[in-house]
Amino acid sequence: MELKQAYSYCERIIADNSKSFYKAFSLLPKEKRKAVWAVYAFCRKVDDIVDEGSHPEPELKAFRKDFDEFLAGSIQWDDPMWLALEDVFESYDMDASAFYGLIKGQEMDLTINRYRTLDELLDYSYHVASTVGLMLLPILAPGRTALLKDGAISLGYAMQITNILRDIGEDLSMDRIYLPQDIMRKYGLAEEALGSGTVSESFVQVWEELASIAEFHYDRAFETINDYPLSSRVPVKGAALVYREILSTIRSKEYTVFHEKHYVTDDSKQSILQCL
Ligand SMILES: CC(C)=CCC/C(C)=C/CC/C(C)=C/COP(=O)(O)OP(=O)(O)O
Repeated sequence: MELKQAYSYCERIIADNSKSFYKAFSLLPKEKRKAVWAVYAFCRKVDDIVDEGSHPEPELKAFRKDFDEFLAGSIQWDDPMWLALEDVFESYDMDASAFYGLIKGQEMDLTINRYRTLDELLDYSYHVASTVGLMLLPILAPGRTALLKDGAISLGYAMQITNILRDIGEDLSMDRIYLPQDIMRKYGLAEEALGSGTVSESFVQVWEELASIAEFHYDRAFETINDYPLSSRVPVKGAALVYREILSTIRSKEYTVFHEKHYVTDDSKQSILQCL
């Protein structure tokens, strides 16, 4: 298979799975855009093993082994994603530990379905989302990764918390509660009450407390935006603003996250990206 086809395969994966990220990162120069598609395809595969795999534990173990072999240059790949990723690793100073971190995060998701404290939730968010920022940094800002690391970690926290606040109902149906128990206790929200799917005052208080933590981390990430090379600033800021907009969309829908999944409309995405 040709490299060009391998990248097109990765492009399909991001285009089919995340319209927001596809749109925002399409503003990057061609070479960087393609590299982001390959990293996204890697992340999607790990995520799908956990969400859709019939035997997620052994499948995740096998995937980690594939990645070991990929790094050693000995993988017998049957998935074009590896070909594109090989080109990315040859072109950029990629951080393999971030890729292993994401695999660890998905392993955590298989064993943990409740979070006692905010710190536990942030640790999980680091592994499943901040690592993605750390994978992308060498592509988005070569040579500036040390300077941008904390902002990228914050953006991962912010996006993951946003994702959690959007998917509360879907997660509950899989017996997963990511809202930290200490914050639920602070506002008197019992697990049974959450499970009843009622948008109560205490539910809104818990939701807003987590939203303000996400907003704090979006702001920290925005503070670093001028340290990115010019060509990456608009795409990174655009991705962050579009994702943050999910919070406003949910507020405008009166926090009805139990039976619906709220998306930012194409028009809003367009107007956010146009203003940048
Ligand atoms: C420096 C930098 C760019 C940092 C950002 C890192 C980043 C993109 C993290 C991903 C976070 C996240 C919750 C993704 C959901 O993806 P999904 O495909 O499930 O999304 P969706 O279903 O919400 O569209």
